[in-house]
Amino acid sequence: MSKITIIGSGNIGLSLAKGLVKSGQYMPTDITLTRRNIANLQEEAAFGFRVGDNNAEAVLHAEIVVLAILPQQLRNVLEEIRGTVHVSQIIVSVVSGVSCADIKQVLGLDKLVVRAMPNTAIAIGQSMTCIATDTATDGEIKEVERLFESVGAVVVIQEDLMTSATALCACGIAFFLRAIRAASQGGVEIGFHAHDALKMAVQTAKGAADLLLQTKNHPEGEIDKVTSPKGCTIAGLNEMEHNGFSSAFIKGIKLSAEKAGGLYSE
Ligand SMILES: NC(=O)C1=CN([C@@H]2O[C@H](COP(=O)(O)OP(=O)(O)OC[C@H]3O[C@@H](n4cnc5c(N)ncnc54)[C@H](OP(=O)(O)O)[C@@H]3O)[C@@H](O)[C@H]2O)C=CC1
Ligand SMILES: O=C(O)[C@@H]1CCC=N1
Repeated sequence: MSKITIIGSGNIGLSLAKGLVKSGQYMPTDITLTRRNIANLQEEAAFGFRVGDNNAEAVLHAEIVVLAILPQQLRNVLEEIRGTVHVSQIIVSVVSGVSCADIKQVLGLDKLVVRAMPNTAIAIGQSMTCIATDTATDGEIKEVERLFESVGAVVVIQEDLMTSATALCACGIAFFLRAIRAASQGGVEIGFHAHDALKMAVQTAKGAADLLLQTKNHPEGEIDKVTSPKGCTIAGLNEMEHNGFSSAFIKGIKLSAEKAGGLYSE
């Protein structure tokens, strides 16, 4: 398997590293993790990951370099690695709101940059990852696709849709988690203890997602099967809609996309 260096071992960088090992396709020793405060990587070092705080050195022997720092930390990191990244490497950036062209402007136009937008479910092999590039060839894109397919589902999209993918999929997991939390809070109000309410809400959400994945049916078709005439489901659903449920979701996704597009210039 390719040697991978992940620069920025925070929430998403570590989730990716854990997911790759969990997939069985990578050993911890295939993966180098960097961050400035390496004291925070002791557990990962003990598990077998290579760890360090020297980005320039860490990229030297990697075939794939993943950039997983914040947009505002990116420029410094690119300047640090500019002298050691080489043309045979694939640079994969999961940084929101930064184009392949922005990265190549600092690293050199001959470098190969692919953007990927995963979500934190990558830690358990359940990410929805969108991938885009400007100039990489189909073969090069395939290599990145294979990497992320080992930790979830992958869709290759046009680069101008990456901020939309950020909102829908990367931020999106938080939106669905909040919906599950809200359902469990409703469950407590109607009589369940918190841990039971959460378990019931989680399994119900999983069932809904799996129904759509396995049947490929439209959500409204599945909703129609639940809403008995004059029944309690349609009453609850319409009450949610009167209070702006779908509208709030749509508006949140639109605002996240807008914000994702402007993160680099902040
Ligand atoms: N969180 C998510 O669900 C997703 C995030 N993203 C994108 O991934 C990127 C990272 O986000 P997230 O993981 O949430 O952020 P975190 O703040 O959790 O992680 C960023 C990490 O980068 C490290 N870092 C900062 N500067 C350097 C440096 N110079 N060299 C090496 N490491 C450095 C930080 O550690 P230290 O301070 O010790 O250096 C930190 O661990 C962002 O661009 C975000 O847009 C994309 C998809 C999903
Ligand atoms: O909230 C953020 O900015 C990052 C990008 C997508 C998910 N987390």
